[in-house]
Amino acid sequence: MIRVSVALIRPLAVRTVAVSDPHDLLARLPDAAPYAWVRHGEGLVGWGEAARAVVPPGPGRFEWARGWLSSLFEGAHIDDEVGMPGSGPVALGSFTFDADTPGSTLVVPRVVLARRGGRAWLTTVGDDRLTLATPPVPPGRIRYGDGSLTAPEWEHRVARAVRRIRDGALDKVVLARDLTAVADRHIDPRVLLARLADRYPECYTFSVGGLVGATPELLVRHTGQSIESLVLAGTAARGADASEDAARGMALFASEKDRHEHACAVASVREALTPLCADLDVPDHPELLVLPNVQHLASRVTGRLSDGASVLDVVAAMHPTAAVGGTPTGTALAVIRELEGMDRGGYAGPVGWIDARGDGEWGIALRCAYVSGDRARLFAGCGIMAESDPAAELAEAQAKLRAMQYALEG
Ligand SMILES: C=C(O[C@@H]1C=C(C(=O)O)C=C[C@H]1O)C(=O)O
Repeated sequence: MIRVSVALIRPLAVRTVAVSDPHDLLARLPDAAPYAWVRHGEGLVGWGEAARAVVPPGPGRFEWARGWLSSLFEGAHIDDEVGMPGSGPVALGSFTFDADTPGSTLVVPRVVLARRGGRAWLTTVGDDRLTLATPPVPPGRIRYGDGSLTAPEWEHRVARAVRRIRDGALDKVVLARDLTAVADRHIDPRVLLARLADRYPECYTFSVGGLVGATPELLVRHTGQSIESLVLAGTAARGADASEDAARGMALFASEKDRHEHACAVASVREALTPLCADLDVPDHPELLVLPNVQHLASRVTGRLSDGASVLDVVAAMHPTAAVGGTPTGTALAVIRELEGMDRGGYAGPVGWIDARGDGEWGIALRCAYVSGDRARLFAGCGIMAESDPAAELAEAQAKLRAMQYALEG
């Protein structure tokens, strides 16, 4: 493992070679400390640590991260025969939701295996040491417990947030809750990743530094000058059959509360991206994204950057969107700190990867849990509006938690 001061003296030696199709990327992970970012079988997985940074909290944390990466990547000896986004050296990262909370990390894995658009490649940093492979073992029975607040306490906090909104202090705030889980055995993130990728192929299945999940929400994909974001906000349950399902989807489209909640999230993304972009395309109406546990209003935003901003610069400008913070942002963050009664850690923060060109993909870390030993801490939240009903918001949070409960239980 190389920290920044050492990295400056001893540059990374990075080699990327084309390999034959590895098919199931997640099945190639040799040990229980995996790095992953996979959707529809494409993406990258990594293991080992060639370099790691613990990002200092504070308002300049993305800039600090960018500086750390620049000095590491600019000094590296790179032999990259593939030349695709994600080839050459790659760092995976997870940033805490709250800029003032510690726990943001960036890691350059020693080995990265990637697959995209019919091509596959392997990147190694340093020597080709063998990694001993251990088979993943399911965690066994899972027992759940309350996190920071009981369900009725959380409903009470939601009611307080609704009062604040009705009093005119803000338009929207996203309140989250946590749930604890204890397993019979050590929880191997690889087991969770395989289950999530199988059941939620539409989502980005990720693992960075113990935070494991499958998020449907793409904060930003950066490929050259092009960027893309999938903004989600407004949620309905799935129906018991196709007609109930469709009726709930239609009701979601027709719901003024959900349309307003979605519009807040889209407006925050538009506002953040406009100064960075030469062109920006924001759809007038959302579509429906149907997942196995919930359905969401979704808007795909695309644009072209006006200068050489890296994906982390774009992340810095966007986070936190109103999909996970609220409107206006500053007031919403203060209400979250006051009412939520917990530290979100990396939940609802940016998670993803960046390469030496500044390309990368970052999601909002939703439908996820911190996993350590035989324990996990699961998170889910909901956008609270003036019309919100605390019991309905609790049910929505429970539906969102089901993704990770399935990952743990199988
Ligand atoms: C906050 C979460 O999800 C976000 C909130 C949504 C909502 O309130 O409708 C929908 C999608 C996400 O942007 C979560 O999954 O924890």
